[in-house]
Amino acid sequence: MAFLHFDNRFIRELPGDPLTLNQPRQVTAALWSAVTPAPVPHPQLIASSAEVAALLGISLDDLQKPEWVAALSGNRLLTGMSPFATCYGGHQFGNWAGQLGDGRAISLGELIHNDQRWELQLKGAGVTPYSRRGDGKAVLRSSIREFLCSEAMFHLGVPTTRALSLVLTGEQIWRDMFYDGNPQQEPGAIVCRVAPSFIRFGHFQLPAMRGELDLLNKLIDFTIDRDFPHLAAEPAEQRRALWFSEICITTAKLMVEWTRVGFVHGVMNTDNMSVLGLTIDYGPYGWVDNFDLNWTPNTTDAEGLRYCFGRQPAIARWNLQRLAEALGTVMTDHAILAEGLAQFEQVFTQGMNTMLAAKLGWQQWQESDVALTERLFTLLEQAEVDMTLFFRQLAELDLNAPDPASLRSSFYRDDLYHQHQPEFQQWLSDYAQRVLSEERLPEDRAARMNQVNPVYVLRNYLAQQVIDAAEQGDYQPISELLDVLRQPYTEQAGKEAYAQKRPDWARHKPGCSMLSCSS
Ligand SMILES: Nc1ncnc2c1ncn2[C@@H]1O[C@H](COP(=O)(O)OP(=O)(O)OP(=O)(O)O)[C@@H](O)[C@H]1O
Ligand SMILES: [Mg+2]
Repeated sequence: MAFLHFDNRFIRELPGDPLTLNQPRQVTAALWSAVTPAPVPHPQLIASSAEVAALLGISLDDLQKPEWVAALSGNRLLTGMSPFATCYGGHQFGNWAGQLGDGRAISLGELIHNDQRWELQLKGAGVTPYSRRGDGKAVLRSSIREFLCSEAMFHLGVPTTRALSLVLTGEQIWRDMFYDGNPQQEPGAIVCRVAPSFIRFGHFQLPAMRGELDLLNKLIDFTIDRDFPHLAAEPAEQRRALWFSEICITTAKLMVEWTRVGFVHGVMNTDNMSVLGLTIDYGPYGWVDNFDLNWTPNTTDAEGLRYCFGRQPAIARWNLQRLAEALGTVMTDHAILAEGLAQFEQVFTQGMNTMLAAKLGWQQWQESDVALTERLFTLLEQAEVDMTLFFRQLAELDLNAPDPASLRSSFYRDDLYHQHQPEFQQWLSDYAQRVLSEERLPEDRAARMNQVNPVYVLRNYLAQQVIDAAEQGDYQPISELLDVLRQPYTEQAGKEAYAQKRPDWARHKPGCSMLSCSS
């Protein structure tokens, strides 16, 4: 097995919890607690990501060896690993929730490979002082979803935490999937997540709320030093301002990217917001099938729609505001924080325009495009059109004879197709005119559009089919699906089944359109 170089800065440089008592409690004046992952009876590696293993300098052969499988399931520590759970708080559904923390995430350490730092974190490896009433575990269905979506997002080009491995623990755990008093036993599993940093907005919020300002200052300096090393050269008085601006900018870019691919996170609480602008915590997320800005996959949010597709950017901004308030307890020049927030607006608006122009095959965004795209969104929503299929088919539109019939297979309902056909005809004509006004060759347009409009996304029902197979003991479909998702922008021969709109049976099926936080 290759030598592993761990350099565990988080626990070396930041104050830790003096108690070792591993039971749910408030942890104050500390940012982490040393913990030991719970042993599991029969660890079995059922999927892994070759790309992430390569990032870490681990061969796939090594990963399958008993030492690594044991490490990825929490059964043993490899040399240099020093497990810990971190302390953070957060606003959940708009309300301050106090201490949350890594209730079922245990970091193993920070691995250095090719001068890059990668934290390895097990999700579902047992209780920590932050587990509150939970068991610290994760079930197979939610772990498959986390594993696949992390890697799918990466291949789509969306900033995200990664997933190295998916291990079945051999344990059965109780879950009440729909909170309806019908708990069932489900197979337990653990994903090993990988990211340069797992620091969240909530890590700063908690010490700020508690008035632990010394701790907050330490965390800010540490985060800048470790995770934003390019800011080291900046004059000390500007460093924090630039840092906050950067968080606002990367978060704005992330929102543009989620919109581009039709991803709905589902639980954008401040504890699920990465300071690096990565997508983090793949819980009750979902992918938009029929375009609908009001859609949320999360049943817990079905009434309030706080975290629905169209509201994500506004929520990101709201979350940044909460972060600014926390930082404002020690960064007393509040104008600087306001400037950062203003950057969010600017970068988001500009990013959306550029992204939409690219999706629609336009070279430049024009003021008049606002009305044209808004008309499109309304139509897609009213006529229930599949977002992913629509943009791929639009790339093939005959600009000299635009015809809604050429897009027909992206519609879910015949009646709505017929009802909206005249408006689509009009919109497509206006669109064609708009494209032709740029004098760009149609072939070039299609190729460019296809670089930003995926063919394959992790449709909710595709993930559910793989889960159903895995729960029957067949794990091969996980890797098969991941293989297709590795090249999401390229049509792959024989893989048509992965590029279909949601079948009727999946419209209201649990797991396919309705997801709870139970995981
Ligand atoms: N089964 C569980 N046992 C213990 N704590 C849990 C469990 N499920 C969730 N939590 C904790 O509840 C809080 C909110 O949960 P949330 O669903 O956002 O996170 P998560 O899915 O567990 O993990 P993460 O954000 O690390 O991906 C977090 O503090 C989390 O650690
Ligand atoms: Mg979370």
